[in-house]
Amino acid sequence: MIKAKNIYLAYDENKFIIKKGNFAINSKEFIFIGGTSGSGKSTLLKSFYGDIGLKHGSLNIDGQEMYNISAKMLRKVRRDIGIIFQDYKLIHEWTIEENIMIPLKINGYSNEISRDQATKLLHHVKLGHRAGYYPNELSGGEQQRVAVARALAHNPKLIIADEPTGNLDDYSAEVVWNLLKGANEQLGITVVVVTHRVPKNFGIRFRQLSIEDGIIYEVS
Ligand SMILES: Nc1ncnc2c1ncn2[C@@H]1O[C@H](COP(=O)(O)OP(=O)(O)OP(=O)(O)O)[C@@H](O)[C@H]1O
Repeated sequence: MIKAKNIYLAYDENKFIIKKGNFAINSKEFIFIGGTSGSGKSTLLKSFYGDIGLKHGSLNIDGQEMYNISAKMLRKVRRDIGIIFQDYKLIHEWTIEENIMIPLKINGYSNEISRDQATKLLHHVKLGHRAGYYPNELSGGEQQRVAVARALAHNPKLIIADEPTGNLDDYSAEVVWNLLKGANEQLGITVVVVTHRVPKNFGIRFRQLSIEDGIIYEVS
């Protein structure tokens, strides 16, 4: 699903954030990426959805080379990716149902189909009774459940999550972990999560990478 060969990532020419990156993530794997603050974890995730370009090397996402990718091909790659952020990144002017409809509308689904799918997903994340609420009327844990539902809406092959439980209490974090485990186990979605704290007794098979000072290591 993801194959990196000697990748280098940088925001400016003089400082490589990721150096000599070599690793492979297979389809249907659950991957945690750890490492110290500022080591380049979020930067690496950004390269998976083309938010930062490669300076050197080859990064293959589900068969598509990301080096010098065109805008058109990048849109295609992103159609198969769901992204979850620590700070939810919901649109506050829209209801949570409308937020979940966004990736579906982007992918060309009708209003009716998008709303049906959003309704199903809201029930899946146990917020079916709140469809008309706005994000700021929900707790942080609830907002992150909406963000998970939004990430799942367009049936992605890959979910990328950057510290998805970083702002959550233990209970809400467990709910989010369970949703991500379900996406992986039941739907066969490849899940890549940056977290500084791998949950104990996770209960499903996973693999760990770590980044230290821009170098990517296989931990397990
Ligand atoms: N948009 C940007 N422009 C320039 N430098 C950036 C940008 N984003 C991040 N950096 C720098 O890149 C380095 C790696 O940042 P990154 O956010 O990838 O680290 P991280 O491992 O995810 O950190 P944390 O665990 O604190 O979130 C840091 O030195 C950071 O200051």
